[in-house]
Amino acid sequence: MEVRARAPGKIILAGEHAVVHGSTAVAAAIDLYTYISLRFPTPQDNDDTLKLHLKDLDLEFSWPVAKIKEVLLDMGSHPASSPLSCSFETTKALVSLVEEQNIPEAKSGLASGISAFLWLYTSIHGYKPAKAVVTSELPLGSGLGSSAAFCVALSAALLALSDSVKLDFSHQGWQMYGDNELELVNKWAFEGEKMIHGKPSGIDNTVSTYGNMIKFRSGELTRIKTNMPLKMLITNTKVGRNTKALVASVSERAVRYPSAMTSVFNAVDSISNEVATIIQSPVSDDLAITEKEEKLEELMEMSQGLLQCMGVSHSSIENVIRTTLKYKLSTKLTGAGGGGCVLTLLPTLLSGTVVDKVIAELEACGYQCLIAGIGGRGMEISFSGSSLT
Ligand SMILES: Nc1ncnc2c1ncn2[C@@H]1O[C@H](COP(=O)(O)OP(=O)(O)O)[C@@H](O)[C@H]1O
Ligand SMILES: C[C@@](O)(CCOP(=O)(O)O)CC(=O)O
Ligand SMILES: [Mg+2]
Repeated sequence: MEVRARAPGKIILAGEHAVVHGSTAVAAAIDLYTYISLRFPTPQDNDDTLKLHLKDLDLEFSWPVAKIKEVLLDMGSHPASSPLSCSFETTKALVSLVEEQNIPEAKSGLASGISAFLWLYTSIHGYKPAKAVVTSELPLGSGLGSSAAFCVALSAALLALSDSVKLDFSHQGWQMYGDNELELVNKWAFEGEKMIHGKPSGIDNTVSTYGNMIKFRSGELTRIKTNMPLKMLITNTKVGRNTKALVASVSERAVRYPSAMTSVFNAVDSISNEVATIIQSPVSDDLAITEKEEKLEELMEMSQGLLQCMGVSHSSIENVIRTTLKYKLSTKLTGAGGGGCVLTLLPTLLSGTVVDKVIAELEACGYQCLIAGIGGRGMEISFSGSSLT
């Protein structure tokens, strides 16, 4: 039997980086997913390897399970029901298993994702042969939470084939997990995110697991019910960056200027709470929607200013801000910044012609624009008898 899992990416409307330091943030799932298929070989396959196929990158990795067992010094069995952090020694051992795979230089960022794969796989299934195939609609390393979507989809698929969750295998199509299973997926995914981000807040894996829109602070999520249409233009500057390095740089600045940065993080906390209040407050008519949109635009500008204070903006981000401002539109970075993706609020009454013009101007700079559905589904799984390709 094969299990398929999918998990969405996300946008952060307010609070990135500050959320790592205990401030509130607001995030929403988007309708772009990472998919993982997982299957154990049959005895007839005579296959003793663990395989990871990153299909859209055209990369395949393979380890004899005996080799993994030897390098990881046989951690022994561990209950999948209690997520575990990867120790320093095991991280080092995983790095050696990843290094021997000769990842192309230009894709060296994948190493941490592959380590996370090996850690989650061996923690939940030990040294059993299997094949995992990954595809993703999300750009990797661009602020849309591809790392979290990868860890959530992977944890969901691994748990589906473990004894820790009870599922209806006869169900056709995508199905959701129950609350306890979602909590378990989220906890394992967080352990994977730690291997990719270093010090994640947990907001990305949480919104990818549960979907919708959430307010998140110190590991606690509150669901947000939107009471207004929310349309965002997502522009990918295509400037590569690495969340782990950016999160570390903000922490270093916070160590150098503790008092100033505490004020910045407190201001972000207030902004995120304002954003959540506006999104949830009832609207009576078009005028009320316009007022709410204007406030959100102002708060996005304030967020972006504070992200600049944290040192995570970039000339490409500033270029998008300047370009959209010509059309009186507000833009902020989303995710870790340093390049990657930015959000521009598209007010309800904005004409389609203006949207087309902005997109044309941004695309002429070499950026990529998309309008994704916001606040949709979280992780889901499906079973099939068909084999992987
Ligand atoms: N589909 C995927 N397959 C393998 N690794 C992935 C995948 N998606 C994400 N990753 C891992 O996550 C890293 C990107 O994460 P990150 O820097 O946090 O950016 P973001 O989460 O915004 O996309 C990649 O370099 C890789 O290690
Ligand atoms: C910067 C941060 O707030 C979000 C990072 O998101 P992304 O990996 O850039 O999609 C880090 C975190 O919350 O773990
Ligand atoms: Mg990430």
